[in-house]
Amino acid sequence: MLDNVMRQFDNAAEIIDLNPNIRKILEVTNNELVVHFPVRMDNGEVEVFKGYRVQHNNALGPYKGGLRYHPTVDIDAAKALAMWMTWKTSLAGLPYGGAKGGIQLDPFKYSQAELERITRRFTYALGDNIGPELDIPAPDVNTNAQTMAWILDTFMSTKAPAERSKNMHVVTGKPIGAGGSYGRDRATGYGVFLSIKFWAEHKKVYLKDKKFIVQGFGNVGYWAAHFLEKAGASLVAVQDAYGSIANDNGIGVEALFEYVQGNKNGIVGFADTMPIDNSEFFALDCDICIPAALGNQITAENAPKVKAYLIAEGANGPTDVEAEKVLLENGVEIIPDILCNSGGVIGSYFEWLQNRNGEIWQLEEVMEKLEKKLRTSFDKVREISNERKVDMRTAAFIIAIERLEQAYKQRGIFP
Ligand SMILES: NC(=O)C1=CN([C@@H]2O[C@H](COP(=O)(O)OP(=O)(O)OC[C@H]3O[C@@H](n4cnc5c(N)ncnc54)[C@H](OP(=O)(O)O)[C@@H]3O)[C@@H](O)[C@H]2O)C=CC1
Ligand SMILES: O=C(O)CCC(=O)C(=O)O
Repeated sequence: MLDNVMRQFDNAAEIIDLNPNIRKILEVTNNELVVHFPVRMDNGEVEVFKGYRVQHNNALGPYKGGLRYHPTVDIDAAKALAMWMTWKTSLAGLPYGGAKGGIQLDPFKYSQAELERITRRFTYALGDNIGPELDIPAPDVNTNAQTMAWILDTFMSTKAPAERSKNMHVVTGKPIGAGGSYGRDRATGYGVFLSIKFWAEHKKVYLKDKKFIVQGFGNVGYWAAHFLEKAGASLVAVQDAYGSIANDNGIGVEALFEYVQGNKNGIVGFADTMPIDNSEFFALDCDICIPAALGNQITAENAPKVKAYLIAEGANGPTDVEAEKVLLENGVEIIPDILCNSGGVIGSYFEWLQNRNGEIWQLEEVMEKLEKKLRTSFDKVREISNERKVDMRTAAFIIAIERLEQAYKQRGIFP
């Protein structure tokens, strides 16, 4: 992923002839924290975990980005994901920089009580390297509102009583009862849906009866599918970590969601669906493909087989650079991750603002504000894409990098 994000950055930096000194700053990360911390397991034994927090850039505001619990989390993954966060927050016009982190572990091997202790010890280990005006984590793969509540509680407990309530915005994506915002749960998937809707309006494509496939049926994949189905499109295949299922006549999103809650094997075995080989997933017949799981899923190997004419990147970095060349040559359009999944961090920004200002916004208000912000980004990306005759990812990177360049120049650094 690191190679991908660097190549994406280099491509845009060349096109805009980015100031070489600013380029030097942006191609490295500001801070990289690796922590080892011991946790007592349910059986009494102690296990030592490895956690990461990489802070890429904070020229536009505090570092912002999720925490991932997954075996693939390592320093390079955290660096790549932190860089994408910098471009994402800049593109969205938010007063944030970029960060990412997590713990290298398979969370499904641990009990809830163990995950709570792991999260609390990780928070202690991060100490004051995170903070509401310094670096604000949020959910990502295999972390959720509960994880954020544990972080908040642990972080607050390290502060003097009078300071505690001033720290509510140290994390976003919290449960509603613990300072969370209405709508943050669905914000990323809703943003993916809106991006597709804006694209469809622009292309004069009707979403009704369009067929879509989703890789990853977690927070992002489920909510994106939920809103697309409501708009009349039909989910025809899904893949999760357990396998892939398909039904060309449609898979009920809500029924599948209910099924997954009570099933040890994820989506596998859902009624009226055929199991299909994972390797054939992206080659399935459909109009829209939503990768909403991990990075590097669409590669030079499977890209030539993609039938969808639109890829809406719910995940971070799902399409590698070589695959993207093939897809663009084949006329497949890609709504890039830093635009397509930016609804999540926009929702987080709204939560952070509410906490800071002692406000509570209703769901409709959050969703309306999210749509307005995302439409502004989307229109700007289309405009630059047309003006410069570049694909949407390059356009999105150009906007994000130029905003940072302007900030450095206005502050008198390398004018
Ligand atoms: N949460 C957010 O607000 C945001 C998330 N993102 C990005 O969206 C993506 C998904 O995140 P999120 O929905 O939060 O994570 P979740 O943990 O909620 O869901 C992840 C989904 O991906 C599936 N998955 C994991 N490994 C594989 C695999 N090898 N093949 C197929 N599916 C797999 C999981 O399957 P299973 O359930 O079987 O484990 C699960 O369905 C990530 O790339 C994340 O960085 C981007 C912006 C914001
Ligand atoms: O909500 C946030 O702060 C960040 C979410 C995230 O990790 C992402 O957009 O990739």
